[in-house]
Amino acid sequence: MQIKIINKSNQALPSYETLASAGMDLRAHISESITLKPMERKIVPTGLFLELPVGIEAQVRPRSGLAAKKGVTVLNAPGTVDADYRGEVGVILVNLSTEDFVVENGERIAQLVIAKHERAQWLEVDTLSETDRGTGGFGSTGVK
Ligand SMILES: O=c1ccn([C@H]2C[C@H](O)[C@@H](COP(=O)(O)OP(=O)(O)OP(=O)(O)O)O2)c(=O)[nH]1
Repeated sequence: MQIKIINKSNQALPSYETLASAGMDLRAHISESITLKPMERKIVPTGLFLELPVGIEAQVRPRSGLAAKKGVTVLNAPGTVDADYRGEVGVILVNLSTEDFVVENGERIAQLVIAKHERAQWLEVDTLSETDRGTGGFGSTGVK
């Protein structure tokens, strides 16, 4: 699949061949560093603008290293970039640690996964089919 991209960050994009892993790193594209105080959240621009085909979404996901080592994650994970969105991809970072976290220009702050999604025709009905689970959910089977 080919996807049009405007790359204002001048970051090197991974080639098709090297994309063995799912995600492409997203880097901060900022003129000044951004500080996130504990429990603070900010939208960090990436300098990337996408034109996704219909039926495709881009998911903004956290980097596990940042989460495990710094307590910084993507607040709305996975963030959804819609096919018809033409603005700059932003990363909603939140600092869940007890220390300030500083984002510098060019730092890898998240990753982007390109995913297909289904389009559904909603069929309104009065009843749904019966199953063993029925309405049980949210931990109804316990933990052991
Ligand atoms: O992590 C994210 C999430 C969203 N977006 C952009 C692309 C997406 O297409 C648009 C809208 O996102 P979403 O549908 O999640 O937000 P909303 O709160 O429903 O806003 P809207 O009313 O603009 O649809 O914002 C990002 O750049 N990064």
